[in-house]
Amino acid sequence: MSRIAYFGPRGTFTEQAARELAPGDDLMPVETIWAALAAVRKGEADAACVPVENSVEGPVAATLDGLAEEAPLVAVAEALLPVHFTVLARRDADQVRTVASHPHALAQVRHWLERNLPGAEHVVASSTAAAAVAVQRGEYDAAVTAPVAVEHYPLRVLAAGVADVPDARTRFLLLRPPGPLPEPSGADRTSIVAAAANRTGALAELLTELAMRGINLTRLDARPIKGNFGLYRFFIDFEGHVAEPRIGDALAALRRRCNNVRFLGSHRRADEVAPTIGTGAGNEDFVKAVDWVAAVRRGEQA
Ligand SMILES: O=C(O)C(=O)C[C@]1(C(=O)O)C=C[C@@H](O)C=C1
Repeated sequence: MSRIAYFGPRGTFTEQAARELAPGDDLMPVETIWAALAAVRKGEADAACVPVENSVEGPVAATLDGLAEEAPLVAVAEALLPVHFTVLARRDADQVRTVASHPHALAQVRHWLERNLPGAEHVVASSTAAAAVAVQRGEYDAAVTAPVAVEHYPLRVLAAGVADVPDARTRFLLLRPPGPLPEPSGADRTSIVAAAANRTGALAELLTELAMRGINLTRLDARPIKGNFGLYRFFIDFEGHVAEPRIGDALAALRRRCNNVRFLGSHRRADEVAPTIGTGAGNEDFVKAVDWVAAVRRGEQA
């Protein structure tokens, strides 16, 4: 049985994702995303489960920064959870004056709160479950939580299935130290982080390497490189698996273009969307082209 550190405390959306990604494993809640990644780096856990992006609020900065810095970790699986919130209140609160949650959660229920709890003060907590813990301690009146939180915290359910954007989703990663990669499934995602040079066209050149090979991007985020004002790292997710010739060829080109590129994993997509591959951009096209060059070099073909 593996030990999985996840962004807790108990009752977060990340716990729901960890249950899905590592059923039957030993789940270990930790207080921050950094702590989950550190637990794996220190060998206290075999893997970490953390959120990486939300369809309403965008990237989870702590995860992106945590993957670019310190010892490398590689994503081996992902989960995509619909994000519908449960609002929990103190059993003895006759009126809700304060409502706490993770900033991503508050942003996703802003309209619901305005309509249903007008005048309540919004308070930021480190996670949705940390907000439930604070409500239980009597620090706030209500918390916007994941549905799983009701299993852990005996609070009053004010509302369930709350979401301003009905199809909001968050994507979570299961991260391990570098090791054997998952097999390609035919519907995979590869992630890298690269620091492009600070000159005209540097980012366009990186993206062109992917575009020329017919590789579709699924995400592009920039994060500042701390201590270097105006310099950025680019997090690039694209369709395909590093084991495929077309993706290997693209990664080699990115490695040539920038010294500072880190591989963040190739794994099956949770939505199982297969890549669209244009004419001349399939794996067999890449293999045949390499074979042809080899034959030319041997003097067997012209
Ligand atoms: O606080 C939690 O429950 C989390 O798992 C974090 C998190 C996030 O980082 O976006 C996950 C899903 C929701 O979008 C709200 C919060």
